[in-house]
Amino acid sequence: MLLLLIMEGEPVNVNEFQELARLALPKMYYDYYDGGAEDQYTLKENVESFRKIALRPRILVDVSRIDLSTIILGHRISAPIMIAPTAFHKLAHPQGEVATARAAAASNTIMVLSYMSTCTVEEVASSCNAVRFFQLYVYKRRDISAQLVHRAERNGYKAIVLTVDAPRLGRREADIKNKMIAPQLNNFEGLISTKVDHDEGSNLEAFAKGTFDASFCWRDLGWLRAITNLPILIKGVLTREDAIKAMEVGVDGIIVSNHGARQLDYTPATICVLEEVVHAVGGKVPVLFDGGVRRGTDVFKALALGAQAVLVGRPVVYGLAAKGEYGVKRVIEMLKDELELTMTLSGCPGVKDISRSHIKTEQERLHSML
Ligand SMILES: Cc1cc2nc3c(=O)[nH]c(=O)nc-3n(C[C@H](O)[C@H](O)[C@H](O)COP(=O)(O)O)c2cc1C
Ligand SMILES: CCCCCCC(=O)C(=O)O
Repeated sequence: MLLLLIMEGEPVNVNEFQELARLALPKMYYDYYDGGAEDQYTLKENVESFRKIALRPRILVDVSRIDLSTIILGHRISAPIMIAPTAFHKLAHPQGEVATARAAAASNTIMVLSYMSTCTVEEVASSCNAVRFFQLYVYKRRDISAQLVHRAERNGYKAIVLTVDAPRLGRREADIKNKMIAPQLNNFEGLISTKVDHDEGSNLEAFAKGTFDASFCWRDLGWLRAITNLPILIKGVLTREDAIKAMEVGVDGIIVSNHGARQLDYTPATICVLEEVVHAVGGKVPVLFDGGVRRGTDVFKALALGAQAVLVGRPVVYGLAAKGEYGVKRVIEMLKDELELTMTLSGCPGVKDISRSHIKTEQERLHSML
């Protein structure tokens, strides 16, 4: 297979980075990045559901200039494609999140740094001038989470992304078989250790069970609001009911996400619930989206369904594992190039021109056959 890839040259789409990453990484780490929860039904659906949405291109529009740029929470970025928070980048590449952040800066996009990063908040901040958001898990030790929020704010992170779909870690069976262990998380040095007293199954799951605050609920958003002046986005919304609640507690943005299908299996593909959430939010705050984005056409479809931007998880990690900073840059570039072509061929010179009428969902296709 390696020979085949060398003969075939550089990857031509982001999916091809996955095989390169598989070859580059120890099995335990590749499985951790790749895996979803339980039967991995939702993992497949996240990707497959995009394929069932058809494009409805418009013709004879002046597409001699295409502008991919957009503004997210006041920050202009080169395209509506951001980097999702993913843990443990040093397991993929020795430079870890610093390499990813530099690629984000070079691509002029936003990186969301995971709470579970292997480089510190400060290292990432000082390595480049990318616009950075900070993703937060709330620990039972609230003081530790508060410290991290303060460090992010002091170091120029522009928003807090509160992940709300992980009161416990999902059941990832490859990690259980591999007895996956968390690396040292330098952000928590002297505060908490990732070593857990547990020699069965996934140590990640045991660590999260002992550390994450499963009691955190809507009323606790007030705690977060009280300790930071940064905008707060909530990541992990899948229903209109929760979108409405999020509006009520006054979040500044919503990320439609099922955590890359790593938490609760048999949740719907995120692209299938995006529009429900967008309608509930009614334009009051930005709605971002992640899950299964592998093509520029996927970005286009998510935008047509009302997302302001998408975030990309696994392809970024695969790019990092395969080729470091350059690999991450290529992943973002490839998606941007494909989006530009999709917009050109669909008659959309700017992201604001992408509308609901540029796509047809499977449901609409079936309905029109009746
Ligand atoms: C290896 C890996 C680690 C992740 N770590 C985090 C994390 O630390 N915090 C978080 O909020 N989401 C995390 N996620 C979820 C991503 O932010 C994102 O929701 C998901 O990857 C999007 O799906 P995609 O991988 O199909 O693009 C992780 C996902 C993966 C694949
Ligand atoms: C060490 C505790 C769990 C890390 C969780 C990272 C994550 O969100 C993931 O999906 O994996």
